[in-house]
Amino acid sequence: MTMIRVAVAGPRGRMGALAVEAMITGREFLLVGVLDRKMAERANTLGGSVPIYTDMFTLADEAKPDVLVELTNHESVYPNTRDAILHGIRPVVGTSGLTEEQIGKLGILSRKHGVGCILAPNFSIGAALLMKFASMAVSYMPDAEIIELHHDGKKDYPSGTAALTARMMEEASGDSGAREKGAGRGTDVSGIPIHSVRLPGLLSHQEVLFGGEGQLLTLRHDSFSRQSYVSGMVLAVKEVMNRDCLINGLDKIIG
Ligand SMILES: NC(=O)C1=CN([C@@H]2O[C@H](COP(=O)(O)OP(=O)(O)OC[C@H]3O[C@@H](n4cnc5c(N)ncnc54)[C@H](OP(=O)(O)O)[C@@H]3O)[C@@H](O)[C@H]2O)C=CC1
Ligand SMILES: O=C(O)C1=N[C@H](C(=O)O)C[C@H](O)C1
Repeated sequence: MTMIRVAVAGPRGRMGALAVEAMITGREFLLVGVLDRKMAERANTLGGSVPIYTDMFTLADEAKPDVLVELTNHESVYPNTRDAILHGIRPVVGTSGLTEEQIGKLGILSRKHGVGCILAPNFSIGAALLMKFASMAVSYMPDAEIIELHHDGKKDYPSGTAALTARMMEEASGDSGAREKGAGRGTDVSGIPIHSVRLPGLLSHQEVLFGGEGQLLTLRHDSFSRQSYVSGMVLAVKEVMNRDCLINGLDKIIG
């Protein structure tokens, strides 16, 4: 069996640590390095068993990963993903916060270099299904708003999951005009207001509410544990090896 050579960016983080563990324990994967910008704190992270790099050039040159699992933050994700593609490394991006413009640029770069790239702001199957169901519902009930609720350690808003849900809903309905009523409340993505809650005790939760004459449809997904992300992440790392362009959303690879 040919093993997939994987590197993880952001290995000290909540998600990065989970990715490191999944890539070490997965029989199909070989963790060949991690990308960490703080050398001083690295030794305790991986017990010195996996090489730690502070720049993409050296990582690419020495560790030669096939795939980079990107789990940093909204500021680092674009340069890391772009540089990975430029080095011929296929990114699997779990990090949220990429702008539409950045996603467009990455799509062009990915296609130009024939380097697959999967953006999955949420690796859980339940969230992917929620996005699909929301895209189906919006054609029938166009008045919709999103509430995303997360732990208080989450730095960015709106969540990547909520932003992708809104974009997929707009794509499915082909019209954001009907939703102008929501303007000024929450963060507007594709004409859909997104309300962001950050509180201790929460992990990751999302509701999409559709209002109609005398009725309300609520679609809700809850992640109660970060384990909910592992199988989707593993799937994306395998799947990106078969791709030569950018895929935006786990829902596009689960069939
Ligand atoms: N796709 C999914 O299913 C999920 C996605 N996420 C997303 O993943 C991202 C990470 O979340 P989480 O793990 O909770 O966040 P954390 O803050 O726990 O971890 C982020 C880590 O990235 C590091 N980091 C930042 N910039 C760089 C860089 N340039 N190079 C290397 N490391 C860097 C930070 O270290 P430092 O700043 O100290 O250098 C920190 O250790 C977020 O965008 C979150 O929204 C979260 C959960 C699920
Ligand atoms: O920061 C988090 O925790 C999460 N971030 C992702 C997002 O922004 O959607 C995925 C999940 O919601 C957890």
